Amino acid sequence: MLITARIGVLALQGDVREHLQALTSLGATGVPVRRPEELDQLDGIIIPGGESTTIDKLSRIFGLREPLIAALRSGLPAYGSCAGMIMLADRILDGVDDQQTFGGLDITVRRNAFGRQLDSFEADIPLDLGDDHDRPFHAVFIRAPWVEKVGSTVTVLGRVPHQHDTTGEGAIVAVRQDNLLATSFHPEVADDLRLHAYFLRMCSG
Ligand SMILES: NC(=O)CC[C@H](N)C(=O)O
Repeated sequence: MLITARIGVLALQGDVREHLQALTSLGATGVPVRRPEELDQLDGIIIPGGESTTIDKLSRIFGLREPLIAALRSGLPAYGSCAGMIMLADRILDGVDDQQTFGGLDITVRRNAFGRQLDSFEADIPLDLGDDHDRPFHAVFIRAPWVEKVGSTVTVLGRVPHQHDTTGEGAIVAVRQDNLLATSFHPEVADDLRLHAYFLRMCSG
């Protein structure tokens, strides 16, 4: 019998449906998660883009915050895109006053980092996903955060050139640390499943 991965998509707010579709296209079972019980029996979870302040508030109202943090700490693979990246970060810059994250990723993210002029933009960037290195990834950024600092156990998978980037190497927009993966951009709106496929490999490994 073929057993396919069961991957939750945190379905409090944001682009849930697009992630479910990407998972289905890859042969995985996508499960919308709104209640703590729905965290059981998952092989991984995606935290979608949307609005991190809203996802933060709703996760507390729905009683998901603490069980989800516990699941992440116990090693459940998780992938956060955009607002999802913010939710996985240990530290936020330019957050609203009482904004909290789930944390786990030893990174500092800056919300809305690309500024007004570049509210939304697209760029073809190299991504180090361990396969098909030569083909750039078409990355769609929508009021995206960037990663301003990474801890020593975080691997940088991708960067995008930006005028205000102080590292000179490009702003960090894709990272991995053990069971946690995060991107500033939205692969679920691009016609490229390589990031979801990479995450599925993390979930089966
Ligand atoms: N597309 C997105 O997920 C935007 C993220 C949003 N700017 C936030 O702070 O949560």
